[in-house]
Amino acid sequence: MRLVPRGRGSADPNLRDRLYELLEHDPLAYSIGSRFIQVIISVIVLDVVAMILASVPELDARFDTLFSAVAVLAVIVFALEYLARLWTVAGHTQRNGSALSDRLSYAFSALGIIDLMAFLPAAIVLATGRHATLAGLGVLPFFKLIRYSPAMRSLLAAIHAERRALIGCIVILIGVVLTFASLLYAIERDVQPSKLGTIPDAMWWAIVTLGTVGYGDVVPVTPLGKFISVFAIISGFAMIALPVAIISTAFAEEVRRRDFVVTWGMLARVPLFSHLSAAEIADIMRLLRARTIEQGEILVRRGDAASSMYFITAGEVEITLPSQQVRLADGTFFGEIALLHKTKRSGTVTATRKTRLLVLDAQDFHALIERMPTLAAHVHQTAKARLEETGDLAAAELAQAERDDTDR
Ligand SMILES: Nc1ncnc2c1ncn2[C@@H]1O[C@@H]2COP(=O)(O)O[C@H]2[C@H]1O
Repeated sequence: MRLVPRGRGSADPNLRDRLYELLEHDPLAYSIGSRFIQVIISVIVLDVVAMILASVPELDARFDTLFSAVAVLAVIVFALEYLARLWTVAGHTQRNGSALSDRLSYAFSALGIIDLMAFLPAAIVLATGRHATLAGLGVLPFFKLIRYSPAMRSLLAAIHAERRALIGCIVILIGVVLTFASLLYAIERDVQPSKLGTIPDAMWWAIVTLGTVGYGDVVPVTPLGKFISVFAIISGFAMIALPVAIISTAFAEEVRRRDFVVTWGMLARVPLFSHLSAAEIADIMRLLRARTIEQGEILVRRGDAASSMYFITAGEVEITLPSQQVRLADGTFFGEIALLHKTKRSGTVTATRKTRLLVLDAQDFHALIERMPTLAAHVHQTAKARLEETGDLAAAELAQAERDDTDR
């Protein structure tokens, strides 16, 4: 089995500049590469874990120097990252904005504030020597993961998309809390003045009961109070179920949608597109669909009729040809031979692991290679080399010539 070298997995630098002509993205990720981003994620995790452990007095006493070293390292890394972002963001956030306005718009964006808060309070605490406060700040860097975690972004997007329904739930919840709190206050304020003597006290009981938590610090003692509590408990299930159902449905929908959205990041992983202009990339982007296939899934079978070609943005496939097996990794493409020569599939393509693909339908493929000669030449060249390698070139050319004759 032969392993075809990986395509340039990370973004091509020439393509990067053109991408940013049209896209607000993460310039830092493209400028310094995904390795650096992995380092930042590791430091976030290390810092959060160290700060959590530092809040345990016995551990803090034992590993004080280690925890302080992690805090200092995190402050340095996050501060450098912040400065690098301020530097690289110029020219990317606003199409016609000055470098200063781009930097200011990053600094005052939600992500900019999160990036700043990840190190500034910790730096001040370290500088003033109030070490004990450090542990309480451990949660701040965690929010930086929003930028790097697609799942977190999907969850925030789901909450944002359903904000009206969720606000509706909160309004209903407030109404129900007030109703039950007023009822229990009226029934038990004289029996338990210390626990239910005010409406706010009764609201605490209502929230704990409706939230299905039930601390048990305030419990009704009269038969009528208990009777009302039964309804509060049952209403609590509905109160919890409603927002949970709204968020989980929206979250599932968001994750499903992400799977079908073609992003610039995906295109940037395919070197074939690196010589294209921003306008051409935008053109192609409209034609591509994203698809994920699981390990072991067969996408294309030898001898089948062809309807699309594929670009691998992440993962790997194995092509089983009559004489050999070939593996293609991210950045490469397949399925072009049958489309170009109007033949059946020359091999069977199976995913060796979970693989993300961009799919280009046959009709769009033909329109595209007519419009983009450089892209066409590259695809032709690759197909020719592959056919030569498997010894199928002559047969493919003969079949095509026959078909061209019939078409004429
Ligand atoms: N020798 C090869 N090396 C790499 N890929 C190949 C080779 N032969 C065929 N393929 C790919 O496997 C695909 C199977 O479907 P197609 O014939 O449409 O297009 C084929 C090529 O994209």
